[in-house]
Amino acid sequence: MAGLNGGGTSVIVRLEIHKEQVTFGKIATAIGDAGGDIVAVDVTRASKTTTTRDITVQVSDPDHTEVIVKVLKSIPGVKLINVSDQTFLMHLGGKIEVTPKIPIKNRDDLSRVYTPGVARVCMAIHEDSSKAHSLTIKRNTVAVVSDGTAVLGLGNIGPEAAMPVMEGKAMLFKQMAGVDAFPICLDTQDTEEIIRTVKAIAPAFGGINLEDISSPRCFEIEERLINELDIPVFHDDQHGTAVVILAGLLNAVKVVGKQLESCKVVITGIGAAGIACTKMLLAAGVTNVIGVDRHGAIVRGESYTNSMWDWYANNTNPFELKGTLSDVIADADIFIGLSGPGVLKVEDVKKMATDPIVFAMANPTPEITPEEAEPYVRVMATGRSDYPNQINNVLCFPGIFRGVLDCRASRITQEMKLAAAKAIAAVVNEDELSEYYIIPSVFNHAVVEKVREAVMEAAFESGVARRRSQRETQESHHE
Ligand SMILES: NC(=O)C1=CN([C@@H]2O[C@H](COP(=O)(O)OP(=O)(O)OC[C@H]3O[C@@H](n4cnc5c(N)ncnc54)[C@H](O)[C@@H]3O)[C@@H](O)[C@H]2O)C=CC1
Ligand SMILES: CC(=O)C(=O)O
Ligand SMILES: [Mg+2]
Repeated sequence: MAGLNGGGTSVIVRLEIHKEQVTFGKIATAIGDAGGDIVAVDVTRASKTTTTRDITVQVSDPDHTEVIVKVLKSIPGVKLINVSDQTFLMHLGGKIEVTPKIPIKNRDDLSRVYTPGVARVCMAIHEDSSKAHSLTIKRNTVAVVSDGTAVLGLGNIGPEAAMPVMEGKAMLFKQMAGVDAFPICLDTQDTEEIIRTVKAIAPAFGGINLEDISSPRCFEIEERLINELDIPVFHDDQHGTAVVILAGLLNAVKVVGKQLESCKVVITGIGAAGIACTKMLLAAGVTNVIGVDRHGAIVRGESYTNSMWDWYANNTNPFELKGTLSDVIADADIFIGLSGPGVLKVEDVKKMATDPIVFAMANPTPEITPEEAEPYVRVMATGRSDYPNQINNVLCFPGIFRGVLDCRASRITQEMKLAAAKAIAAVVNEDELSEYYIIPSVFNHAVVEKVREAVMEAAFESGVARRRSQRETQESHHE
């Protein structure tokens, strides 16, 4: 299993070396003494007094890189120009681009894709705006909108810093489900301005994926947009996460031989994901859910500044447990972490009921590491790609949006989310189920197709679908 920093990797350090002050041999020795393994050296520039070299060094983790950088900076005659590891290199210039579907080879093509030919298409849409679905990118595009306020578990890091996550989601949308997604990071944290802006850009899109917008603002933003737009709006940290958690739990309880409805569930982090996950569990018939945030368990009778917590207090914690996570976790069958690093202690896990299920989902660092928890838990899951049982909303959002785009759903109902959860869980056969395999791999191609089918079926039953399927839409694209 990889460590928390993600296994061995290589970094490229670009150094300007003053020939009269230091030799390359001395630098190589310093890197070696710091535990780095030089695997390649390129001279990228040379002058009479200096050479610039890119040195590729095998390191064990990002902390190890820091050690080597410190050593290099301390050598007289060495100027550190840049450090890039494989992760940073994959981000150079961004991760996605726009590619035309048809080439413009001559003036004839030009006059069709652009003016004057395009004008007829514009007027067709002007006369019947529903034609935007068949004659523009709208039918296959999703806006991934963030304000950068709750990026992974990193907090309010701003719109520019949120972009790599949103670009990553756009890649996943395309690779997993063929959906063209655009990362849109807004330089405002004002609820009304976000709503106004998303509504203003909506004409180009068939769906809106809200992402990493902190609670409680995310609830009003989503609700208003759902009601004011005629395309599906889905805050993935709420519902995508809840769908995948439910899928994982449906299978985890089979492994431990318990009934989900009768389990005691403790959730930490009663924000966007924690509240949606709770609602999903209540909809699935679970009654004993206890939510814990920074101040302790949320309980009836307390007054909260967060209006969602008033709702939470009145709809959860039936035995009115008070106190810290350590106080309320005794005899819990299931722990779900949607808060931050290191919140759950080994001592807390030891207090849980027999065969505990622990989903420590905070990214990038979970509430407890599998290494710490595993001796005491029966089923362990995290949100990360480098451990078994990855409970991550990437198992949901590509398929759910593929489904709603294909049946042109106006919204995503609770029935559609439940159907998606059951579809994900069902990808793992009964005879494949085990402690280490409660949820299909993100790379299992069956997931998107199964979720798409289930979501479309539920969309028709919920009365929100406006097309039988994308294929039929394609066949009748002049409608
Ligand atoms: N694995 C997955 O697919 C997903 C994981 N997450 C993770 O869940 C976490 C929360 O995300 P959101 O709900 O979007 O953020 P949010 O900002 O809406 O909510 C976070 C909540 O956790 C609480 N919290 C933070 N530290 C805490 C602590 N030490 N003890 C108790 N409560 C604490 C905050 O007060 C807040 O109420 C993040 O770490 C995120 O990476 C979120 C979505 C999907
Ligand atoms: C996975 C995800 O959406 C998050 O951690 O915020
Ligand atoms: Mg997120």
